[in-house]
Amino acid sequence: MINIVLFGKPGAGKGTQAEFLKEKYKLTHLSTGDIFRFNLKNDTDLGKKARVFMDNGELVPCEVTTAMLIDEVNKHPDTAGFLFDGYPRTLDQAQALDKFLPTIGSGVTATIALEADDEILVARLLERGKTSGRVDDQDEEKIRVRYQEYNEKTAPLIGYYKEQNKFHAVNGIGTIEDITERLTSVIDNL
Ligand SMILES: Nc1ncnc2c1ncn2[C@@H]1O[C@H](COP(=O)(O)OP(=O)(O)O)[C@@H](O)[C@H]1O
Repeated sequence: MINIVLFGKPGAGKGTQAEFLKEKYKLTHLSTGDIFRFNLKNDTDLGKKARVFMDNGELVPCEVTTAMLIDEVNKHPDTAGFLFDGYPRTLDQAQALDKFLPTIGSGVTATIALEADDEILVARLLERGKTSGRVDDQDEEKIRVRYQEYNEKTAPLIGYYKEQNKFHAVNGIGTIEDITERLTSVIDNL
C-alpha cells in the first residue's frame, strides 16, 4: 500500500493535483474538506458538528475529524493506497494517523508539500470564492483565520515528517501540468 499525504496551505492546489494523482497511481482520494462539505450539504450529524468551525475558518476538533477519517479509510479495504488531502492538519492528527495505519498493516509512505506564497494563495481563494459558493472563501477575514490556523497548528507537521525522513516539498507555482509533473517525479522516486 502506498499512502501519500498532500500537504499545503489553503489554496495551494491540493484538490486539483489530487485529481491527477489518484488516476495515475490508482489511489483513493480522501479530502477531509470535501467530506465535511458533503456532510454540511446533507445536514448530517457530522455536518452539524463541523459547521460552526468550518464557516469561521477554524479547524474542526480532532476527535470528530479523526473518527470520520478512520471511517472513510475502512470503507476501502482493497485499495492500492490513499491520497490524504487535508489530513493530518495538527500534530494530534498526525500521531493518530501513525497509530491507526499500522492497525491495517500500513503507514504513511511520504508527505508532499505544495509550496506557494501567501499573497498569491489569498488571491486564488478569493477568486475561487466567486464561483465555489464556499462561505470560507468569500471573506478575507476568514481566509486569514485559516492561514493563522495553518501557521500555528499545521506548519509544525513539517518538522514531524522531516524527522521521519518523509517530507518532500514541491514548488506550487506554475501550470497545473508542470506541478503534476513535479509531484509525479517525487512519487516515482520514493
Ligand atoms: N484535518 C482537519 N482537521 C480539522 N478540520 C478540518 C480538517 N480538514 C478540513 N477541515 C475543516 O474543513 C475546512 C475546509 O477544508 P479544506 O477544503 O481542506 O480547506 P482549505 O482550502 O482551507 O485547505 C477547514 O477550514 C476546516 O474547518
